[in-house]
Amino acid sequence: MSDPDSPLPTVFVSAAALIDRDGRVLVTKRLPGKHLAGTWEFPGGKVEAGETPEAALIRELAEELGIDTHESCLAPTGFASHSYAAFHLILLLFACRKWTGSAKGREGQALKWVHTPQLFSLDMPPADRPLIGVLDALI
Ligand SMILES: Nc1nc2c([nH]c(=O)n2[C@@H]2O[C@H](COP(=O)(O)OP(=O)(O)OP(=O)(O)O)[C@@H](O)[C@H]2O)c(=O)[nH]1
Repeated sequence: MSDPDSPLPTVFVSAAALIDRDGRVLVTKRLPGKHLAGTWEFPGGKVEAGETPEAALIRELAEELGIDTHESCLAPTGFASHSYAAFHLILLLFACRKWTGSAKGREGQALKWVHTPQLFSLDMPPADRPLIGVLDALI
């Protein structure tokens, strides 16, 4: 239970469902030592002060995967709202079918492309679970 006198901070995270020509989605494995290490997530990260969610996502995709995309290629797809022990997460998911470059784990993280039904059996962060059905219906 959270303490009503010290509410959890809200953290905004933008993430991408990168969709390839075969309708597969990219998931990346969280590195050891991080919150939820070992789970498969959608690439992305925290929206910093003064940043739009789209700008944050474009920055994170370049940093983490070495790919470039544009705001016009990011389609808002859904969001998740989930309390972890230390913060409340608002996860903004964008679908993206157009980018340049070839995705690589620039921070050493594993990557894999999966068809959406496979997402249901992957170990993903709890916040992501409601978004899997949304993606499955979209693709
Ligand atoms: N990128 C991403 N983060 C997610 C997903 N689901 C989910 O719960 N998260 C959580 O949202 C936060 C993402 O922030 P981040 O990727 O910038 O976090 P991080 O732990 O690398 O932190 P740091 O960049 O401050 O070192 C993490 O706590 C992560 O566990 C997801 O699908 N994608």
